[in-house]
Amino acid sequence: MEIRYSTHPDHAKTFNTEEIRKHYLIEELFVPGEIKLVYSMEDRTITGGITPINEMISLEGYDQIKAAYFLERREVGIFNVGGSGKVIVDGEIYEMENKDCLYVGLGKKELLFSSDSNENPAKYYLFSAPAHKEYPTQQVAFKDIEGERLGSLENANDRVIRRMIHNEGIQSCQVVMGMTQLNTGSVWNSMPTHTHDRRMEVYLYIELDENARMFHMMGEPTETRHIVMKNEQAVISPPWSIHCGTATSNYTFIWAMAGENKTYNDMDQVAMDQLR
Ligand SMILES: O=C(O)C(=O)C[C@H](O)C(=O)CO
Ligand SMILES: [Zn+2]
Repeated sequence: MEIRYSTHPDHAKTFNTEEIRKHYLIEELFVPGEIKLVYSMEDRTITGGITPINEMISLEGYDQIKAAYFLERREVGIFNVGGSGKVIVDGEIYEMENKDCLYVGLGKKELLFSSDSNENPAKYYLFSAPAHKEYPTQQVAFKDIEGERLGSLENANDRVIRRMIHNEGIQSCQVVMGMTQLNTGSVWNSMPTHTHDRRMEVYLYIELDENARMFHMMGEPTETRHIVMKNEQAVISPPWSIHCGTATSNYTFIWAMAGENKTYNDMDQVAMDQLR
């Protein structure tokens, strides 16, 4: 498990391109047959990818979290961004189609991940945070969430947001997760932009063409920087940072938050004339 430390906004202002990428960008999450995990000191979250090939992969405890099993003191939200597969939670089988979401709470001991085919393997995206209470394991199929239309084609941000793990959906201690899909011709996400000092956030960009690139914006509103990203890469946003972006084609992204509270709408909007 890779460790990323928290960064102070004054320090972040001094980062060159390589440094900003090293601290915030998660370049590779889905490696066939492997588990990739990144522990961030921002709200002690773990962002990861599991891509089972040939055999099941078991998610276990790690020395870095001094846990006998992964969910000993944590909860996890899981999205499948690949082909169909199965997640087995303490013997209970959950069929996971593309974009389906599963929440597994504190205390579950055995977590097994499999793909239905090696040609089109499942790709499980994980986001985990410390938990103080056990909430039931719950699954939601992508097709069963209607979504809410945001933005407009005129502003190149016509998109549909689906909230899966949140106050009015799957219950959790800290984790809030959902998926936003940009419609054809729209490229801007999360604009006007915002911060939420109470929660960190991670964006995983998916369904971006191979040769397309995402220009993800971050930093304090008056000190913005960008990171150029490819498909299936994730980016850590510290609580003080804006997080929004534009790409050279449309795409989908999974947003995941953890921190002080789970109130989705309590974000602090940034006025356009504040941005620098
Ligand atoms: O399209 C959007 O706007 C988003 O999906 C915004 C994220 O959900 C977010 O940043 C929540 O804080
Ligand atoms: Zn946000």
